[in-house]
Amino acid sequence: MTRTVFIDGAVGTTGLEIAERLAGRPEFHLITLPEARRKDDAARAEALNAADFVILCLPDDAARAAVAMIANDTTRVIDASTAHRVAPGWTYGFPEVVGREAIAAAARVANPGCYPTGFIGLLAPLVRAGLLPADWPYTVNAVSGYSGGGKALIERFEADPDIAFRDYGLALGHKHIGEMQRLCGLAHPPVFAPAVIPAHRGMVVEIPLPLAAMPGAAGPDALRDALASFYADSPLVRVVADPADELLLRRSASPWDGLELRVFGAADGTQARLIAVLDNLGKGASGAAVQNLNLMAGLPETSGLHG
Ligand SMILES: NC(=O)C1=CN([C@@H]2O[C@H](COP(=O)(O)OP(=O)(O)OC[C@H]3O[C@@H](n4cnc5c(N)ncnc54)[C@H](OP(=O)(O)O)[C@@H]3O)[C@@H](O)[C@H]2O)C=CC1
Ligand SMILES: CC(=O)N[C@@H](CCC(=O)OP(=O)(O)O)C(=O)O
Repeated sequence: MTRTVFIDGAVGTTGLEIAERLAGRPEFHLITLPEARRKDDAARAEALNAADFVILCLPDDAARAAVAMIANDTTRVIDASTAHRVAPGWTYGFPEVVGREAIAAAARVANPGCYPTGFIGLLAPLVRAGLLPADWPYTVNAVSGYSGGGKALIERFEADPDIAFRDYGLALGHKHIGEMQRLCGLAHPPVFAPAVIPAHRGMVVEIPLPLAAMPGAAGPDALRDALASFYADSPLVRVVADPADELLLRRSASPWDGLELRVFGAADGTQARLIAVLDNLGKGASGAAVQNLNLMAGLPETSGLHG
């Protein structure tokens, strides 16, 4: 059975990577628009209503407008933007955390943000298990490759190779905080410190934990063991017991759809650093969208993905 798929925003950064993961797969037929009509609302409305599956790779406002153009109850949607991550009626597209069955049955799936994939992947299972408190004021530090900001940030970094580091989100209230708080069930929004590095892709998301000061917190080994058992059946999420004292991102890294989680602990167990490594365009965006599409279409979740 061939399912039709329309990627709205197909020539953008995430859209291109989704098409690349679907290329050569007979289970899917891509509906495409010619360059001259890709922003033409009549052409988009026709494609949006003709497809079995629509994947929105658009800015938030355009994503909301695209959903409003769907006038049938058969087209199923995966939205890569931030527009619907905490919206009623939408299923959050993190299969390992919300359940594969929920994604498989959903008509509207909000693909997670890249940073939240690391944060939620680390914290949600531990808070849910009662090993870390829900009412702690968490902080999260992260770096992203510049493709995380789409075409505009890619252009900026490639035009100015002198940028060594870009700290941002300095006004606080980054758009990812809502989904981080909601999916982890936290009493307080986390303090989020994102930054961009001069590499095309790749991401590190870190949650520092002063365990000794946190009521009811388990020790580093128990946290690592709990994550390992939570993700034991996941083909994409891997918990790494890493004795190294450094962690490198390489500019030459190939596209990759996995998520690696590490727990580093002080020898006396009083502090820990939870660290997630992923590809912002892989499990952080396009890989996750294809994983969700596979599940919604009743196919093996890793088909077409980069191991
Ligand atoms: N890049 C990443 O790592 C991640 C991105 N996301 C989210 O995914 C979405 C897409 O991001 P990304 O691909 O990086 O962004 P890009 O800017 O690279 O691509 C967006 C595409 O959408 C097109 N577009 C804009 N408005 C319209 C419209 N009204 N109709 C049709 N097409 C339109 C743009 O056209 P034009 O080419 O003419 O500008 C562009 O091709 C965003 O919401 C982003 O926040 C989520 C997770 C990670
Ligand atoms: C480096 C960079 O700019 N990253 C983007 C987030 C990318 C992402 O996860 O996309 P959503 O915006 O759809 O959630 C940002 O911080 O706005």
